Amino acid sequence: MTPKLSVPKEKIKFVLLEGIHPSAVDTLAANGYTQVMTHAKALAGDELAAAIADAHFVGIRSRTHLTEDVLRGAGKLAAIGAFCIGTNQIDLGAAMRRGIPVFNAPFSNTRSVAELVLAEIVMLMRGIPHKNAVLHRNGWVKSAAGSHEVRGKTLGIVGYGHIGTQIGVLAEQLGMQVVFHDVEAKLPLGNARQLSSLDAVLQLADIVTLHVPETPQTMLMIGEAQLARMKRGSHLVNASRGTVVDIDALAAALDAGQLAGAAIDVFPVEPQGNDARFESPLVRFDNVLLTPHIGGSTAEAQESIGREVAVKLVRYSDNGSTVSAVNFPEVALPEHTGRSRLLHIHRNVPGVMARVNERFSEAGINVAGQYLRTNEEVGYVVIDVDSGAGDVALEEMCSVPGTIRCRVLY
Ligand SMILES: NC(=O)C1=CN([C@@H]2O[C@H](COP(=O)(O)OP(=O)(O)OC[C@H]3O[C@@H](n4cnc5c(N)ncnc54)[C@H](O)[C@@H]3O)[C@@H](O)[C@H]2O)C=CC1
Ligand SMILES: O=C(O)CCC(=O)C(=O)O
Repeated sequence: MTPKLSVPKEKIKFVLLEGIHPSAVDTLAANGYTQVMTHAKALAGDELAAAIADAHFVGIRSRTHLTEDVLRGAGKLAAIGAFCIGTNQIDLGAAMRRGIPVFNAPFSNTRSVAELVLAEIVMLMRGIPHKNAVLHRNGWVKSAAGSHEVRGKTLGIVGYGHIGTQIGVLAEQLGMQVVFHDVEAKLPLGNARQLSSLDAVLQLADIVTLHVPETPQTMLMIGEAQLARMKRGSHLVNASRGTVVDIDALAAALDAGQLAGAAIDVFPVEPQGNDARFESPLVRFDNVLLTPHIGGSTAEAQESIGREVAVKLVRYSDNGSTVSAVNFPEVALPEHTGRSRLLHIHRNVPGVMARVNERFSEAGINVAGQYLRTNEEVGYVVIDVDSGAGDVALEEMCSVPGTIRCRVLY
């Protein structure tokens, strides 16, 4: 049966996992959404399925995996909020085909990641992780060996997007030369230079920092061969996704002295919460700065992300707007005061819109406004009708073959 999601506001259930900032709950409450369940940790398996079984909106960060199977069990789900930048933890295609838009916060934690990486660059170039570890064991290593100013050194940025460009600008303020690799042609900021290949960046840089999304193309993009191409004694920073680096190859490169150090914030497998145990082949290296995926974890970023993504969910729920959805046709909408608004998500096959309009015409429903956007697989149409006609129009619209999901906003 086609799910209809015409639920009174006070019954709409939000489930927020992974300790999403309270600014999200406050924003939802300020907009009349008070059914908000919060969990401090990521959930998986049966716990996740039970938590979201009757949720209309789910909010996660990077560690909750919303696979096709998980989505299948959440039949009432209208939209997903990724309270972070990365959306690789969500099966975006499966969500789209089920009529579920996904919203994220594409730049609220950008600066936090950039600041951390900049600090790590300085720490690595001075050999601080190793010195710090020795002193914690009552040792003393006052030495300039292997310790360098960053001024005049070359920083290689892989993935010159929001975070990569911010780091490039900040690094130049410290006197670094910036080179980068990106699959797209990018406007270089300051004196940065785009090189012709990943290898060219690896060969030239004193320190390489990774800022690509997790995709099939970036999976293990830094492995044994790439590490071997880096300058002997150079450093690697990874605050992108754990799957981008072959962690065993990195451990081997550190053992061999090919790399002088690394700063790693993200791991192929990360603990579900703060009470779980962290395991990694990197824990034995004093010269590796390990952080628990906190690149974006600052008070400023989390507060801002909480508000930003909650506002997007509220806007979709109240008004139907899908502006900035990462997996869905984007429709920007005016207010619908005095009208009922129907939201119809359908498979993008010929004839669906013709049938919707036919049904409305046969039922004598006057259409006051219609907004349609499609992508290759789904169509999203928003139709405003006279306020008395909402329920009849919903019945007509939901029974059109090809309908994935429909809803009325009164
Ligand atoms: N450690 C943490 O807490 C955080 C980690 N992240 C991670 O950082 C990633 C990057 O974030 P943004 O800079 O905001 O993303 P962005 O989308 O602005 O930039 C990514 C860049 O990578 C490029 N790219 C994609 N595939 C590539 C490939 N195969 N080779 C080279 N370049 C490629 C893109 O063209 C783009 O310019 C996110 O996807 C997320 O996984 C983001 C925020 C916090
Ligand atoms: O804060 C988080 O949980 C994840 C941050 C992150 O990796 C992202 O924004 O993509």
